Amino acid sequence: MTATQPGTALDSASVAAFARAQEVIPGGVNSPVRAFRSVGGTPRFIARAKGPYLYDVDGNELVDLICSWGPMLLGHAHPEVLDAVMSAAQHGTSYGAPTEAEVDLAAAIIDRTPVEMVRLVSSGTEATMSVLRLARGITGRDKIVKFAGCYHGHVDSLLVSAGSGVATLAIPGSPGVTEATTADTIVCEYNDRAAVREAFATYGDQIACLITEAAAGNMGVVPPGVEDGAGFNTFLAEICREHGALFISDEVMTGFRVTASGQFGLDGVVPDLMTFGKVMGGGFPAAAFGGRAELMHSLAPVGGVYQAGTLSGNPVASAAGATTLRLATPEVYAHVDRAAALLQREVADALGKVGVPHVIQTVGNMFSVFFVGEDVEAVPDYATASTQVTARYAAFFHSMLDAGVYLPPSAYESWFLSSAHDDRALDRVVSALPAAAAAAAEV
Ligand SMILES: Cc1ncc(COP(=O)(O)O)c(C=O)c1O
Ligand SMILES: N[C@H](C=O)CCC(=O)O
Repeated sequence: MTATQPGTALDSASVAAFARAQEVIPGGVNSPVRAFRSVGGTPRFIARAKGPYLYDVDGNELVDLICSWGPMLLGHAHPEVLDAVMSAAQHGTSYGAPTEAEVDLAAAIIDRTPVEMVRLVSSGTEATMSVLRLARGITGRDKIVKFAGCYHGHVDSLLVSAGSGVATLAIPGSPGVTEATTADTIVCEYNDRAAVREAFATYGDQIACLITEAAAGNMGVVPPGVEDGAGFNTFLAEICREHGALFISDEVMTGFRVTASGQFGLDGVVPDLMTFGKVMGGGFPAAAFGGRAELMHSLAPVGGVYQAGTLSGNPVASAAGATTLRLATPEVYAHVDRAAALLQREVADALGKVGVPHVIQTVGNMFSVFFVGEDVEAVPDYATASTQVTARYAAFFHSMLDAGVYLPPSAYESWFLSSAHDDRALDRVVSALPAAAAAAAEV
């Protein structure tokens, strides 16, 4: 089937695929954010992808501004990543025994971040779930602190007031998560230092750890704020240290994306423990958690905190991840940063011309557009992010999709770009903006 562009149509193939999917997969999707529930309509089923483009099963070419929710920093089907994957797969796809490939990936992560050791796992959820167990095992304490609107995967104790799909679908709390599981979770508003001080003043000697997104990206993009010259992450690291709790920075989304060393590359705050995922898997299921060797040695088989995985450190995923990190040069980040800055300017211009109130926030090359009220100048937390007029985002989203641009189907997610987003792809996005802004203005 030949690719059509610009201007795409939702034809029979995606509709038929979605109908079939809904018969065998709940909601027709394997992750709720893919389902278009908050923007309405039928999700496009994707047949293939190359560079900055997705091609749906109807043959439409779509400029991809999700990049698989972050991982595809180099664009889709990068030839060198594909070569590494093919060559690894030819030697077998999983052994359940140690490989040099996983050591290469672990070393590449350690080279770029402040961690001394990592354990590889298969998803960001596994990484955050495991790191909580490790923190509790090390400190002998039960309570954890997290922030409203931050998402750390679907770990039971972290689903409270979570961002991403939980925010998108306005799910207050998931059935199946017991009260006992969440009884030890303390939730504060992001960037609210007074709330964090109060949590530690009340429960300080019971708090095992505080986990935060290194910069929030799952309630839309909300950077850690600066007060009196001190960044929010610096404040969090200090208060954890004062109370003997471990500071965990979740860099699953920001890691190796916003800079070569993630948010750490922007603010230099050294956490006790970190989690990684997305870019480090090069589009395959791979993630990691890490920290100082002295802490990581509490994990089995050295220490007593048990953690395991049949496919952990999978050789194909490790090859894809290590190759992606090797190819993520300063030029790659410079290109993605430039493209992100250009799109932010163009979006602001298009919305400004038709008088649609909005706030655009960015961390490195991640950004998102909040359709908030005129009186809102910045979005520091989830309470403010929740004031978005999501119907306006839906109108904007569908107009862009009709013009062949695939944005996140949720007002609570970041937009992502890659080094493959060239002038042709960016021009397509820019030329779609006036109509999308006009559609938003009509809501
Ligand atoms: C910051 C953050 N942590 C953890 C996760 C969980 O990762 P995964 O979806 O791979 O389980 C995600 C994304 O889903 C994320 O954005
Ligand atoms: N915001 C989520 C991760 O970062 C989106 C991915 C998903 O849950 O499918």
